[in-house]
Amino acid sequence: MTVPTNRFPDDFVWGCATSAYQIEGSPLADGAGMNVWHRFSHTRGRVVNDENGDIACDHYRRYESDIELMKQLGLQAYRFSIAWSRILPEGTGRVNPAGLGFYERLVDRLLEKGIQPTATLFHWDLPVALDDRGGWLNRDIAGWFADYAESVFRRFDDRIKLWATLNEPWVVSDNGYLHGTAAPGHRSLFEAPIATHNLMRAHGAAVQAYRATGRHQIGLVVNIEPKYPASTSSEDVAATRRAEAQMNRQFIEPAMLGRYPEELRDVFGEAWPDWPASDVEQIRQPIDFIGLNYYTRAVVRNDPGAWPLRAAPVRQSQVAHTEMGWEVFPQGLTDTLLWIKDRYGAPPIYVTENGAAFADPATAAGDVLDDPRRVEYFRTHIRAVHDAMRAGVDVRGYFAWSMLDNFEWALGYSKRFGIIHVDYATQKRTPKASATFYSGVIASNGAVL
Ligand SMILES: N#[N+]C[C@@H]1[C@@H](O)[C@H](O)[C@@H](O)[C@@H]2O[C@H]12
Repeated sequence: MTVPTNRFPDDFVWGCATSAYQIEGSPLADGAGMNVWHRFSHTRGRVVNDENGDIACDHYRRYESDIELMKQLGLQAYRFSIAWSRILPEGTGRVNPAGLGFYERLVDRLLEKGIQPTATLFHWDLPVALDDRGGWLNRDIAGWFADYAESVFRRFDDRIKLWATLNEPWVVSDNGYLHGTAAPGHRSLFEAPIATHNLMRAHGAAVQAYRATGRHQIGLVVNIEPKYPASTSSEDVAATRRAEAQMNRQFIEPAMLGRYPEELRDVFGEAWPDWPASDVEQIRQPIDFIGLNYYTRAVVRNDPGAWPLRAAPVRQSQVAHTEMGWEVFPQGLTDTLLWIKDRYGAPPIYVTENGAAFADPATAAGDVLDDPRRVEYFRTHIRAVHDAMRAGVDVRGYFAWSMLDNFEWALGYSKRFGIIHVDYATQKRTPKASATFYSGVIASNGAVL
């Protein structure tokens, strides 16, 4: 009997992912400007238990020991984000040397330990100074973002070889401007499309800036949640297309094809402008890869009362779900990787985030009971990546979300995604069983699956 080999290509990259505001702490240290998530989380009622990122995982001060843990895990790469307001406290203009200095120390330490640094320029933590000037609603932000990008490209492109402009712009537009559940906390049908468009214009401007000075690779990280109709009824199928366009194609489509999905006018109505063709052409800058963040799928039904999509998820009973209430559905990762390949011209893809939240209580003895479902989540989803690769998808790497338990945005510290447990009272790190499992996957290049 031939054992199906799960081995990945020799140059396949295994890593973990985090983001600045979720793990660093010290958000205002050493001259950093305030970011919108600091202001949002310090606004009562916005975050579970009114928690915030003032300390988080204290990574700003503990990065050296955290990198030691990465080394012990055998990580080959580490995906982090750069906090815009550490580099440019006012968002534009004056550069903060101490902010650059922190990332310099982080990058150099990673390289010393043989771990590839891969950086995301924007992971939701917009400088407040720019939010106060309109933020993603101000067309000037494309230039502001390009200037910020240039300042870090110049400093780090000799050591960082994989860049991403934006992380999950859908979350910023949908949660931050449409529904108000994320910073900056707006709830407007008219603002969300403007934020979408300026996010993508900023992406295009940063890619153009990179092409002028950069020597390596730059891409866009999108969250894609494949949508499956709850029935074959025309209403459910139409609702599924609306939901799929609004989450899964609103950002990748202009970036890769130079057009917005036509369903967005059906979703936003008169709130969806006729964007100038020149804008969309500027957004469509050739990129070197797509970063895919995958967690789950959605089964969708028509729901006329669900604003503004007129679509609602249908919970799949009798199957496993994570602490987020997300169905465990590894087939959706294979389907999504094949969908990107077939629809967008087979671009190189990195799975830039994949992981699961489970409770993982610490015992009185100080052990951590890693829910065995997290190991199974990683096992089945990494196999799903391999299935897609066997079907011809050009996947270059996989980054587990997340290296550490961390600040889960509006859910505060109530959800644990880490393969390393963090005791927030003591900042003690404890590798979970899933860390041991993932370390074995890396060491065997997937053969242990
Ligand atoms: N929720 N959830 C977990 C995870 C979030 O913590 C990341 O910051 C996002 O990039 C993406 O939403 C995924």
